[in-house]
Amino acid sequence: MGSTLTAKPLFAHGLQLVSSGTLFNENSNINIEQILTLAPSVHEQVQLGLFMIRYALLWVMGVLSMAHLMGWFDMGDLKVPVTFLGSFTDTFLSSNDEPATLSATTKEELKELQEEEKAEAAAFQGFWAKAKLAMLMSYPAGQRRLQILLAVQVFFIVVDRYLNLMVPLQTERILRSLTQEGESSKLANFDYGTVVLYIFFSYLQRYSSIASVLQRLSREPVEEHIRQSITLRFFQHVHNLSVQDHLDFKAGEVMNVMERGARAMQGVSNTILLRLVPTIADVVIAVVYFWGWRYGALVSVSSAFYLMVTLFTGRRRAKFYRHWIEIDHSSHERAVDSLTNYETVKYFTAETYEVSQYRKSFEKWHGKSWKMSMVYEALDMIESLVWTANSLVGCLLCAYEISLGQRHFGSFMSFIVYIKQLESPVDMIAYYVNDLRRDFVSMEKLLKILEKAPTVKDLPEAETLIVTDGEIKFENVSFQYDANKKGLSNISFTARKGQTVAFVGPTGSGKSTLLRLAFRFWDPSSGRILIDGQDIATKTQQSVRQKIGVVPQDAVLFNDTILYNINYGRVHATREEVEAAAKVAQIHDSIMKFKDGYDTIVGERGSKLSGGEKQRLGLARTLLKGAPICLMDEPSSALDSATERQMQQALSNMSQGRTTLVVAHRLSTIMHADLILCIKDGEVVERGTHDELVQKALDNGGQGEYYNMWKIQLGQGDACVASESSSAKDDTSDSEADDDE
Ligand SMILES: Nc1ncnc2c1ncn2[C@@H]1O[C@H](COP(=O)(O)OP(=O)(O)OP(=O)(O)O)[C@@H](O)[C@H]1O
Repeated sequence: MGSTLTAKPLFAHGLQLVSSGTLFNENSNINIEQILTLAPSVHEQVQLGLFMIRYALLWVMGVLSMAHLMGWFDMGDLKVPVTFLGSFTDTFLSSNDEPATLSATTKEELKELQEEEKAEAAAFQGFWAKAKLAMLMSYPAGQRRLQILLAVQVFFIVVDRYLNLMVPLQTERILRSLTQEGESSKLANFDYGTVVLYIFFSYLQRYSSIASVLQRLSREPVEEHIRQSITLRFFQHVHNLSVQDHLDFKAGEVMNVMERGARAMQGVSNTILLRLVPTIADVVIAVVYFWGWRYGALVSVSSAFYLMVTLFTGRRRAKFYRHWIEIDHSSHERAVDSLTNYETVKYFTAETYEVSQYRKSFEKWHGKSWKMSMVYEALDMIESLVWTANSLVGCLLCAYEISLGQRHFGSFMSFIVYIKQLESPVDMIAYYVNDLRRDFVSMEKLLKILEKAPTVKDLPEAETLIVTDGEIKFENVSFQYDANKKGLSNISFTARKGQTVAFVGPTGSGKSTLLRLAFRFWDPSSGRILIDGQDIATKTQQSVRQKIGVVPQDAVLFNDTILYNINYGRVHATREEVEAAAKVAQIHDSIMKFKDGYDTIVGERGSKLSGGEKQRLGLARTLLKGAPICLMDEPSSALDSATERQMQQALSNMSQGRTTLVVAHRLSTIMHADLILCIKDGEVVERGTHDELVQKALDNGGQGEYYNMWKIQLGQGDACVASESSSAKDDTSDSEADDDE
């Protein structure tokens, strides 16, 4: 039958159908007999001419776009303007030549961008190791149900390959059946089963077929598991890192790495298992089973070429996209910055200015966005051009072989159906390989943090700290945050059971650092910190921290209810215990005045509460913890005298029966401490009780660090607070200070 064919009509119709897109439409009604008998009409010849012109023009445009994107038109300083891509690519692609006027932030962003690009370029290094790791981390070990679902997915992947093979073959079978020898207007034995099977297979291939739905349903829990298990592992790891590690992170970085990393890990295993492997299998099937070496080679070579082109354009696309996102972000940040600084805006009545600035950033964004669409369109055009050329060559080859009588014409249909089927996965592979590159970069960032060991580590043989009396002893403790900065040197003191030791001194002298060392946020570079005779560096961090309550300078609260925030001190505490702690912290009455009482939401970091309320809430939280040792970094913010008195009462309630180390900003609050250490430049310059230090200075002609601070604070009006609290306990010290004035 094939020997009766002539190449010419089929060739013309093939081109026509290719050009109109009908050829690639599975459901189109192509009348093969008609194709075989008709000679090309004038109309068809005109169409063919138009088709040739259209594709010739497309090629020229494609080559021009490609040339521009690759920078072939760059001739030193002379840039040949290329119509629609001109200013956009000039702005972005020459971003390496940093103009001197770039701001520090922009330079930093550019540096980050370059580093990111380098990381992306190296993303495929160690491909197998990374892929294996992603697979291993994604495997639902020990979870039978998920393992079964994974097996179901593999089964569906095999079924998909079978369907991809059967649909084109079935098309060919129908054609063979339709064109069998028989009466001219009737077919002797037409096999209707072939049509039913074709429709059935086609149905199974559909997105909403039962097979596809089952496949997706089985995939969902596995994907969820991958994301959740990786996120949880990362979350736990980050919480186990030390304070220094947290300080080293940039704001928002951890969340970003966690979210993207978990998605990337899932993406890698999905891409490899569900996309890459199946599509390669499809190509291999085409080579081995379908048409022999000539078509196999054609499919392989054209797929590989197409892949290369889309990978190249994909990289460019990603680069443009990143730049565009940056502009988008800066516009977004501008808006957020403006809205969150609403108070400052109002102070300077700058509402109109803010709107105009935002409008400008918007206009910039719109301009870039449009140019970006142009670049995307150009890249899409290049891709579709390459694929169309591939299909054209394939169709011509197939038609030629049919014309020579080497093939049944039905194979023309099976060829185009298979090519059509392959187009989408091969197209997607290019995207997925690009995604894979990005995913590997995100995955690496996640792994880098996961590999990070905490700065402060527990010794392998570390034991639990057992507190009996709560005595704290610093023995020649020295510490530096970094080599270039003077830190603490040779600090020694003892806070016996129930005593209060206070640290005073100029800002930045290292007072808070002492508390951080006692809490094991850092370990001393030399010397020891002992609690009840046990070196805390040899005990587990958790056990040390469980025995110590901390009242920080600025109590940071969760954006939840007051109840939740106090309860955080001991999550299993009862409501009565929470209220009791609030009473001791002198905050209960204030809470009861709120409309929602304990159920009042405190806002972001406690923004809906006043400074004094926040501090006392933080105190209540620590009181509830009930630790035998207390570290207080006393609030430095100015409070009115009533709140100040409440706060002092709360603090003294807090230290009752507890060994307390307190950093004092107001000397009036620590006048009755058992020991006061005056710290200057990381060293203890004076020590003693308030009376001893004042007396020593008076004996010394009024010279003394503590005495000087005391005098200054009295002059600033703390005298009232000081004398009030002092007179309650010690008339002598009060009169001394007064005398001095
Ligand atoms: N994480 C850190 N990394 C590096 N240096 C730090 C770090 N934390 C604090 N420092 C530095 O250590 C020094 C002592 O800080 P510290 O907070 O102990 O001072 P302070 O006496 O409590 O000050 P203030 O009274 O203002 O709270 C300061 O110079 C500070 O800049």
